[in-house]
Amino acid sequence: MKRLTILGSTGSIGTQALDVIRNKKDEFKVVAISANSSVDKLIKQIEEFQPEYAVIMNKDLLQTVKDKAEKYGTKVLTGIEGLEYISTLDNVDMVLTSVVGMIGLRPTIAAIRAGKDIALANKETLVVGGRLIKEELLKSKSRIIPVDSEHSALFQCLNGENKENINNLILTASGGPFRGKKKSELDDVSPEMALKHPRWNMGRKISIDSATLMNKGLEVIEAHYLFDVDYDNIKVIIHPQSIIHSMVEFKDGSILAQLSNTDMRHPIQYALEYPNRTESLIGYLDLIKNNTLTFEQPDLETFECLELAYKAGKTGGTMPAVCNIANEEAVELFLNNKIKFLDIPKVIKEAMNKFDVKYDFDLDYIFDLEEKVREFVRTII
Ligand SMILES: NC(=O)C1=CN([C@@H]2O[C@H](COP(=O)(O)OP(=O)(O)OC[C@H]3O[C@@H](n4cnc5c(N)ncnc54)[C@H](OP(=O)(O)O)[C@@H]3O)[C@@H](O)[C@H]2O)C=CC1
Ligand SMILES: CC(=O)[C@@H](O)[C@H](O)COP(=O)(O)O
Ligand SMILES: [Mn+2]
Repeated sequence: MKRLTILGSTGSIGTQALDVIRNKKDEFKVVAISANSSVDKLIKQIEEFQPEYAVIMNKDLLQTVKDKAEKYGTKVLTGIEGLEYISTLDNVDMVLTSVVGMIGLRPTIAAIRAGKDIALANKETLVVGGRLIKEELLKSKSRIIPVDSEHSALFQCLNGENKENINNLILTASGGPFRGKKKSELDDVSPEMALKHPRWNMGRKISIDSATLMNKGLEVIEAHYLFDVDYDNIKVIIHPQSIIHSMVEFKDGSILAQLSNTDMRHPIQYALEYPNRTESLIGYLDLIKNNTLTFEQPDLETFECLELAYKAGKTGGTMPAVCNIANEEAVELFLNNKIKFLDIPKVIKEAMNKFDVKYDFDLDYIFDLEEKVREFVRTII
């Protein structure tokens, strides 16, 4: 029986993880869950899974959740301290990090310090704190098992392989809702249009990231930290069908790929059960029905965010953090109709030009930087 904390249990990844667990009750026990402000969803999850702890980030909703949770014996906490607490519980084996944004950084580091295995969906955390997280991992028995579909694919393709034999990691990208469009056609696209992902049903922030290709940029940086591969050997290829979730090209010319139905419950199940594999919940891939797999070069001129993320990654130090923080802020502004779609890369570029890179930094420096970059972005718009 694996005992789990799920950070962000009310989101797209969190609810799909609970769906996996619901179907595999003899394998998993949910010890703790968390939400930002989705109080009704959180209360339903408390009723169904009766966890020992629940965290509601929004302090104004604490009493409402407490009132409902009492009869199940669930203790209710709030704030970042609450997230850190449930990530370090003695009786938890694995923490699924499925909050959105760099808010996941503190609890992820706390979980690693407490020796918990991490099922990592929350890519922003690794982008912002990759170097710090790797230092913590060296001192801990914890392992990171990727949940992001591309990194789960790479992890599976690299199983048992010698990393020295890697030629290239090849990340696949759907191309998002605006694949094939030019800049002149993207001037006036609305958040609703950008949220319509062609293949995946995901949270709002990652859906916008997919539309700008920043999602793939963040994933390039995520892959660099997870697999220790140079940026020059991490390639992105557009694969509109999203059936091949990523590939590894080895020095001898072999390419290994991981294919499965386009459903996040597959990589979630893989990470939660790792190193086991049990029966699929989502059915088996029909290769005859999916017999057309195509590939294209990404259009870097139209989708500038991908190049910006490569630049941030190659610069290293605090630059990936600046890139991610500016992106988080810009996406929020776009979703609130405060800036246009094509302003997103402009804002990120300005932030990356403004903030000097620092190579020797700690967690406090990152949070100070977070405030400064967010403030900068708000003032330039
Ligand atoms: N969705 C997907 O298919 C994939 C997602 N990912 C990554 O997984 C992560 C989660 O994505 P997704 O599930 O789509 O996101 P969602 O927006 O659907 O869910 C986010 C979760 O985090 C909670 N949350 C939001 N803001 C805060 C905050 N400030 N403090 C604490 N908790 C917060 C939300 O609570 P509430 O419900 O109350 O708002 C919710 O539980 C992201 O990093 C994303 O990039 C990676 C691969 C695929
Ligand atoms: C499901 C998943 O892992 C997402 O990160 C997905 O890859 C997004 O699609 P894009 O390939 O369009 O970014
Ligand atoms: Mn992905």
